[in-house]
Amino acid sequence: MRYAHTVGTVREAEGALMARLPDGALMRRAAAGLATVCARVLPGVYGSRVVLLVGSGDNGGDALYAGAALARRGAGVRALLAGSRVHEGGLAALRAAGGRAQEVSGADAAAADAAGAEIAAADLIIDGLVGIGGTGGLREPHAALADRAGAAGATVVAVDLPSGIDADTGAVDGPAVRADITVTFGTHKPGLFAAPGAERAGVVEFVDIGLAPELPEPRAQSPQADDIAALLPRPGAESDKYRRGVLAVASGSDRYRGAAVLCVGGALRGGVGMVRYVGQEVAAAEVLNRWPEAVVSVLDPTDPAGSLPRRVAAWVVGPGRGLHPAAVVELETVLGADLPVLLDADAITLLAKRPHLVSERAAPTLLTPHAGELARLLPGTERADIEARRLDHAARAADAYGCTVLLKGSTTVIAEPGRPAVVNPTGTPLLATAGTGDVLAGFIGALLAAGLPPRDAATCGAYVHGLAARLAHGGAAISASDLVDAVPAALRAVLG
Ligand SMILES: NC(=O)C1=CN([C@@H]2O[C@H](COP(=O)(O)OP(=O)(O)OC[C@H]3O[C@@H](n4cnc5c(N)ncnc54)[C@H](O)[C@@H]3O)[C@@H](O)[C@H]2O)[C@@H](O)CC1
Ligand SMILES: Nc1ncnc2c1ncn2[C@@H]1O[C@H](COP(=O)(O)OP(=O)(O)O)[C@@H](O)[C@H]1O
Ligand SMILES: [K+]
Repeated sequence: MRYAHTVGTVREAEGALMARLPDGALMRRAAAGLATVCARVLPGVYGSRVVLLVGSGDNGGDALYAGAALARRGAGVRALLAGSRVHEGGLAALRAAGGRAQEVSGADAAAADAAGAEIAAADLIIDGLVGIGGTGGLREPHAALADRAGAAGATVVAVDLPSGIDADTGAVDGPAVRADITVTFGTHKPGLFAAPGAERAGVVEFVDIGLAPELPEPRAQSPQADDIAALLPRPGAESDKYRRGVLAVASGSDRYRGAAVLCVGGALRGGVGMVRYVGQEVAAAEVLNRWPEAVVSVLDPTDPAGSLPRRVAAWVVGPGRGLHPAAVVELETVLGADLPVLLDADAITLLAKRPHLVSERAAPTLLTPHAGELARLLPGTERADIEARRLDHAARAADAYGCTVLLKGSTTVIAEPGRPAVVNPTGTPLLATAGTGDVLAGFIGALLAAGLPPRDAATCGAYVHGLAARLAHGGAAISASDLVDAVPAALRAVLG
């Protein structure tokens, strides 16, 4: 598991640790780890050209000390000083090691040109403009340096986080560095997990500076394959189809038959004991045709509540289901039962007008909106705000509805009241194709039916779903049906 803490908690933990250590010890640890990663990235340290982008805070200090270490090993190191101040100890160390420094002022065109030439000729650029002390997008002259670094051919290594991204949220509110590698210290930062910040971080390397004993509960966590393997249910010798869990699926309609077929497919690949599909006549026939192992029943339009399957362990409701009055009755009936329920797509749209159906519910509920659907659940919030600050808005919805929320999109985030957010690391834009959300709903539903709590079911579901998309065609485009077929390979990859 990777853990991430907010700026406030990192500062408190660093304060407590620094009080027990000699002056400058933490920065020395951080800079040593940074220099090690940089040395690994360079084909050879000796004779390489390294440019440091240095701001006025300790982030710049880290870059200067790491630059000094590289200079001692024979790199030609040039520091571009962007701030009004500079970390004096770091600058002295760089100079003592044979590195050079020059000031970059926004108003001085000649200095800017000279800096640009250094950046263009670099093999490696170390971004020490701002770290956790940053606020908003980069200001000048930092922004121009970030821009030039992006245009250069060199590998860009960000110190702690790419300058200009918001450490706590991942928001990018203006110019920011785009890194190939980010070397982060002590703990990850939430902004390194969630888009759009995460997209600018590249590969994230962690340097242990001994902070762990001082850190409280994380703000966010990002599961790795072993965490998922530990959570996934596995059938035992005594398993039978009822003990493995019976999932009821109310998805699709005669108009949207694909949502029925894909959602049931996702469920069947999730290792469910039995899927009981219920829906309109043509959709039901289509499900049976594609998935003969599903137990199918046809909805009675005059008695939608009475025709729902009984003796099931969990429900998935909503994908392609419609917004008509019978769908409302169905939703109310399902939520009235004391069973775990996953609500997706149309069920979320219906819920937005009837929030009490979930907020007053005691049994486990999982909502799986995309950003547009989450905006419906949080009146007054725009879709763009949600996409800019996914962690915050998923957490807000979880608190408002008193349930688990999986927010889909560029980064999938799972929030539950009082628990650290889970950020899925396997997502891929290959998933941005119609019907993949239906597969996800079915797959997670299977895990709910097997008895996993919603947060764990959602965590495993998002992880396996993203991995399946990557594995389906080795990175080439996929359809939602391909995704269903690739789930076993993803499960094999996780379970080993
Ligand atoms: N506190 C500690 O114990 C440790 C801190 N470390 C480093 O220290 C960093 C934090 O250092 P600081 O607190 O000095 O803060 P930073 O170095 O992150 O940034 C502060 C400076 O950046 C300027 N700034 C903020 N936003 C800006 C923007 N948008 N555009 C241009 N300039 C901007 C501020 O005016 C301020 O001068 C960490 O990210 C990490 O790299 C590491 O050395 C490990 C130990
Ligand atoms: N840019 C993206 N990067 C990663 N995953 C994405 C992206 N866009 C969409 N997805 C994923 O694709 C799936 C789409 O689901 P959804 O929006 O419900 O579509 P549909 O209703 O067509 O199935 C979700 O799992 C979502 O997280
Ligand atoms: K940085």
